[in-house]
Amino acid sequence: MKNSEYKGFYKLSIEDRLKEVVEFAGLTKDESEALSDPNVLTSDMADHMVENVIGRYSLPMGVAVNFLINGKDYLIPMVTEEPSVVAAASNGAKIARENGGVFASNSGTVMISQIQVLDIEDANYARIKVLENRKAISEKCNEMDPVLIKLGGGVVDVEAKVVESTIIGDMLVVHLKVNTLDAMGANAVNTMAEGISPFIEEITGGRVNLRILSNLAIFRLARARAKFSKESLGGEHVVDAIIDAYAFAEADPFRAATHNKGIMNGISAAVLATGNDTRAVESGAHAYASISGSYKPLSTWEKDKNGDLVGTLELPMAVGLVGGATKVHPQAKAAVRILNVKSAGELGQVFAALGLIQNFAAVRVLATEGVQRGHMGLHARNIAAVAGATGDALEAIVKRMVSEKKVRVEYAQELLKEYENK
Ligand SMILES: CC(C)(COP(=O)([O-])OP(=O)([O-])OC[C@H]1O[C@@H](n2cnc3c(N)ncnc32)[C@H](O)[C@@H]1OP(=O)([O-])[O-])[C@@H](O)C(=O)NCCC(=O)NCCSC(=O)C[C@@](C)(O)CC(=O)[O-]
Ligand SMILES: NC(=O)C1=CN([C@@H]2O[C@H](COP(=O)(O)OP(=O)(O)OC[C@H]3O[C@@H](n4cnc5c(N)ncnc54)[C@H](O)[C@@H]3O)[C@@H](O)[C@H]2O)C=CC1
Repeated sequence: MKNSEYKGFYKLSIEDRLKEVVEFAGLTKDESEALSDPNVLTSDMADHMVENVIGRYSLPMGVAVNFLINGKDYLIPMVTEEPSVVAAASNGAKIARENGGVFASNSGTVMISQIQVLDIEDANYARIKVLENRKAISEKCNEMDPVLIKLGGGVVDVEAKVVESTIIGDMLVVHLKVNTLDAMGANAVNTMAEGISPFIEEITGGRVNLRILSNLAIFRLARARAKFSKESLGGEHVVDAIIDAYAFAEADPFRAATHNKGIMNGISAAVLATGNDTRAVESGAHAYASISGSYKPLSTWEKDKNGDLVGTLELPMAVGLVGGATKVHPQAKAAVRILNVKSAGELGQVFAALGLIQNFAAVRVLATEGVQRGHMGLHARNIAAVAGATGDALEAIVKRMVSEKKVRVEYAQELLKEYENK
């Protein structure tokens, strides 16, 4: 049985950490080499991925340890520029683990593609005609993606709505609801929306303008929940402090934005590590946070009848295991292998679990000692490196800056001079 629980993983050398991950995930030599070689994405590959390529850009890949999700152990690869995010996730997962870990689920893998129809006088009448042709529209769309259909996906429904009184008047909007299975699905549903548009024009007598997926993927929600005993948090006062913090986010969009940023610290890093589209997930998350009409936290925090803390997270999760960069980028492929997920749904569940834990870790610290000790302690390494310190000098300078609570580049430079003149 694999176990993702580690004590002092961070104290190992980079090589030894990689060795542990290779063993945990049963990676091949090629996969292991891909993870440690920043040049594994060749210029040629890069040139095929995006346009006007002039080089390749590296970021650190860390791995969050200790995750137990639905009773299964996971190591979660995370690509981020921000110190303390991976440490916080590992720390939060360690505490969650003592309480049975995280439980995650998802609502399906259905994406929405929108077709905007203009120049219709009788939009309500046209809407009913579209719905009348639901079967024909579905069949024609499905013919456009035989691979998806063969695998069991395709159009599951067609909806239509009249969007009234826009700045150009009423418009008809058709929604194709497509099960894209293990694909994120943007290309798949956009192809359908473009292909079906002449038929929509024929039915409605209108003029189709936009044909594009919606990132507000409400039929592709990922959900997570976890319980933390008051003892594991250091007492009921900590539970209360976390709930007080949540109440602040619930009531104030300025705080909710930062609360949700903390959730996305984890999710975006793991989405990026797997070669998925970070903007698709982020736009979905923030739109979902605003779905009630005002911007809200994506998670909830409550106290149960025993005085323990219970948390939930729910957000759209348009991520895939095929398509986009997921099957092209060698490190993204290795990251998916580390996760050992069998479906896009499971991948989304892991991301939701990570988001919940990331939020928990940040808010727990914010509501108790404050974020600066942990975060700035790790950020100090960055600052010392920017000042030009390496090796023993870096370690000594980090220690001084943290103990004196003066984590600044000019102070690191001063300490470096002092160290060199010793
Ligand atoms: C930073 C910690 C974890 C220290 O926390 P600590 O209590 O000093 O850590 P510890 O030494 O007791 O270690 C506990 C566990 O944390 C992990 N851990 C501990 N240190 C490391 C490390 N160097 N590298 C990797 N993992 C580390 C590791 O799993 C370790 O277990 P062990 O292996 O010892 O059994 C804690 O202070 C923390 O969780 N802080 C939260 C930091 C955070 O959220 N950072 C995100 C950036 S700030 C932000 O953008 C978001 C925010 C905060 O604004 C969101 C919001 O407002 O809601
Ligand atoms: N607004 C947005 O978020 C937009 C995003 N994109 C980009 O679209 C890309 C993702 O599009 P996709 O349609 O996912 O990629 P894709 O078109 O490369 O792959 C999807 C296709 O793979 C095939 N397939 C094979 N095995 C499958 C399986 N097990 N499950 C499902 N399909 C399978 C199907 O034919 C399916 O249509 C990303 O790069 C994203 O950045 C593009 C336009 C807009």
